[in-house]
Amino acid sequence: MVEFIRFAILGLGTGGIFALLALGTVQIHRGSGVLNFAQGAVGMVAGYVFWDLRDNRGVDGYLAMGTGVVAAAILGLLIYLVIMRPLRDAPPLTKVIATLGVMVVLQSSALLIYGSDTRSIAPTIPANAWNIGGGVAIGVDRIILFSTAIVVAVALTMLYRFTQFGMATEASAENPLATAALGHSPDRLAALNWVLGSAVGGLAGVLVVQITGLNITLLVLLTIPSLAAALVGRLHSYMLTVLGALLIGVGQSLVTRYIDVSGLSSALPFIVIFVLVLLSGRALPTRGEASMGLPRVGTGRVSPVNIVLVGAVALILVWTVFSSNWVNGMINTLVIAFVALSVVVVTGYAGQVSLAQIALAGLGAYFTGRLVAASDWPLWAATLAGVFATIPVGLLLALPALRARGITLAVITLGMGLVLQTMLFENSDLTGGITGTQVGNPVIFGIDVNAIAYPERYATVVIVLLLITGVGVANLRSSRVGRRLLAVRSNERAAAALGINVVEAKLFAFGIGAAIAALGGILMAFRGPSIVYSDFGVFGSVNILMWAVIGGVGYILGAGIAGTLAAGGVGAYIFDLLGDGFSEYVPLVGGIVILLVVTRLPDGLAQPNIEAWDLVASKFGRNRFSQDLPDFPERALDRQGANGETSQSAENQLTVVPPRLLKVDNVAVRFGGVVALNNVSLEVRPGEVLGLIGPNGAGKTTLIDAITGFVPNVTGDMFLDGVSIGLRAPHQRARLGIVRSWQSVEMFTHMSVGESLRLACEPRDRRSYLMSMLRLRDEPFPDSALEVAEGFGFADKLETAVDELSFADRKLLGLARSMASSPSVLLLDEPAAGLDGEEVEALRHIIPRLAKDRGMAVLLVEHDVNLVMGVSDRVMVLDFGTKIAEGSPPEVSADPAVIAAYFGEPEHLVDANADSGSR
Ligand SMILES: Nc1ncnc2c1ncn2[C@@H]1O[C@H](COP(=O)(O)OP(=O)(O)OP(=O)(O)O)[C@@H](O)[C@H]1O
Repeated sequence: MVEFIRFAILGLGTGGIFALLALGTVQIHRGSGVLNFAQGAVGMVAGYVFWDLRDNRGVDGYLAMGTGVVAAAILGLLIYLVIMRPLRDAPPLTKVIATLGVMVVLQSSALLIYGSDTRSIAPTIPANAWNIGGGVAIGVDRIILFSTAIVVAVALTMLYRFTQFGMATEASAENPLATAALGHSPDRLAALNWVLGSAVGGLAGVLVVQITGLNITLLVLLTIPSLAAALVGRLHSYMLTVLGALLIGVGQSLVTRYIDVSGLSSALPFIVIFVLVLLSGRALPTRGEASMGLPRVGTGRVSPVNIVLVGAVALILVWTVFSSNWVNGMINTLVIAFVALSVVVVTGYAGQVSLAQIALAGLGAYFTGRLVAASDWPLWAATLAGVFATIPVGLLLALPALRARGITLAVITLGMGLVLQTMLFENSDLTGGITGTQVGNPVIFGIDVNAIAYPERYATVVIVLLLITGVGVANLRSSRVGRRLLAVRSNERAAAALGINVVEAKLFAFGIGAAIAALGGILMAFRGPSIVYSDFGVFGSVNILMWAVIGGVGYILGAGIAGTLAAGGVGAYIFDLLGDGFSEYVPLVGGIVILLVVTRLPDGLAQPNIEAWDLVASKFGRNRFSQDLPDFPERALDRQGANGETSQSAENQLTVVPPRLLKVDNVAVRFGGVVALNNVSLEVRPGEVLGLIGPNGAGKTTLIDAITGFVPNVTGDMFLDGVSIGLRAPHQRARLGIVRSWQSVEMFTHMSVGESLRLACEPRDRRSYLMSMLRLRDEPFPDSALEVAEGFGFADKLETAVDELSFADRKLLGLARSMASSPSVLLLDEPAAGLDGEEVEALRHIIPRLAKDRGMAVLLVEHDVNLVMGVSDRVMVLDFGTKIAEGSPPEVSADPAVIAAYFGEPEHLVDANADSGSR
């Protein structure tokens, strides 16, 4: 028992360190929305300032500690002013990458100045043991750490609850514009929070170095468990953060003492977070939840000529131009490019930030290495087994991605990388003991390709495999599955509403990403006769994500650029040409470059290169993109045309949908105390338009959300042709033929108009996942996409990026998208909002035709009463979630309850009545 208490108390000290770092992280996040991965590095700087002042310049210990804290605060201010302020409106991924860049710059600068050795230093704070009775003694330094964390947490809680500054920060996080209008500068508030948060991190730094000594990597790595603690506090609550940190600290200490599993203590926080996220996360984001926002992606269309050209140049360089040293640099570049390709799939295409790709690479290397070294498997078989064995782990990693997104996922994957590092790669019992994993010389088709004796042979193997994989990834991008991934990355809700199974798409991306990373890892590992597991540590994953972002995380070429930047890669060799030893500066330069790139070229370096290449290619009359789009502008229906005189060709093509009856039976939805829907029942029949009107907040959108499966806790039931759909997921309901549009503009960014429409009506088959990396044939542009493109006047805009469309066009594209799949039941949520008179007129023509000519059952939610009364067969009215009227447009218009709740004065209805009467 004494032992137990002693270790638990020891853990409180460690927990105190995590807590202090985490408190600063939470504060910065609350004040500026940024999750600072550089918090440990800032603490490290404070620790070094303290040590340098005290031990090298004779400054008093406590004064030196104070100065360390001030230095951290100033550093925080600089980070904010120079890097984070310009990135204020950047997507969260960019901010994450920027703080990782800061971490790398601080870490590599410190390593260049002080080296990597641990320096133990005499403590300034009292370090004597204090006997608390029962034979238990605890270090006073631990008590100081623990109590400092509590005091800081209480102080921060009070600061945010009771001071002008704290309340203004909270308000600013909710609504920066309103806060600015009240005279508080959101900019100044964010800067102050960075100063304070960094000072708290600095405090952690000056205290912790007195216990652990000065070790740069160790101090930087403290960020990881502290981020886990911050997640326990949901990046908001100081007290929960401290509690989380203390539990993690105590848990780690006890695990170290009582459970003899190597690395388990460092893995503990992430196992806990992993489980927490699985239990508490949400499968789909809620209404209005911001999406991650990611850099641009390429089209995935690569010309075979270019592939042959790149391969030929690489082989000529390797076999005739490069010395073996440079060939080695080339190999290093290419293997990292390989792993970076997996980042392109997972982060670039699917939008899931994974900081564990190098760890997965290491896992592939581990499996294959052990099979070769311990079981004498032939290399090809071991490689296949290694790749396939890594896929389930990639899928495991995808589990949190199914419930969490954005920065939470970044932290979890980083933690998973750490788990693999500490529990597997650093555990010599598992990696082959003292001798490690001896894989000997790789032999392929009877040819010895070992990279030491025959670097050009090994390079050839890597070039061939990389080209094949690169083409596969490009095919994936331009395939049906690629479009699904892009849809999921930019808007999970809208993707699910089109019948895309978001879970399946994410699992696929992580699975394929794991396979590619594993193959890359195997190629990394077999460069030498013995596997170097230190290549697969967490910093490797951080670096590779950074390099991929610098290169362009949405582009195949971006992966190539990433490889060039890698330590030991061609970039380092070019650097060495500048002078001996210059390559040492590569990590530092890489960190600085990432900061420049994220602030100036957020889509990475690949994109301007591709544009330049296209320009050159077009000068020679070559169009890189072979279009598989239809050639039909002359048949296009322009907007005026939609107003009545439809072109004959478009009329003739209208596809009639299978008729289905939607029945909603006593549906109720509550949000806390708000009753958004109160036992509403309705029927929408094939071939009719049911208008749904009601004041703001009446529950109209909630009804559409409930029918399409986007709100939890719905009571009552819904039936499609008599079959209950109440328990089905949103994508399943969409596949049954219930499709919705959105009140707001919910686009799939970085797609063209043609791709968006094509995506909407493609089959959601699973077989496509298997075939996605093989381009067997170009699929023709689907007829139903063609039909809506013509109907909405997008025929000549199919190549236009959706991001370049006007607001009205985006809104219309959203409508076109929902119609493209020819749903049996179409739920339109305020389609006319934001459209001009002419466009509304077009809708007045299109909506009844969907019902009458195509047989859809249409539910139309709209505030434009004239439109509703003009196109609806029946109208239903909601007020405070309750149905107050239902009937023909004239009946509803004359209903006194409706007039009282919604219309106000009856004269507002003169037009509507006239309109509906004339139909
Ligand atoms: N996710 C949510 N959490 C809490 N309350 C919600 C949520 N979604 C909707 N509500 C509440 O439910 C009620 C119905 O909202 P809903 O958006 O469905 O109304 P609406 O009729 O579509 O309004 P509008 O015409 O303004 O779009 C409102 O009081 C709204 O504040």
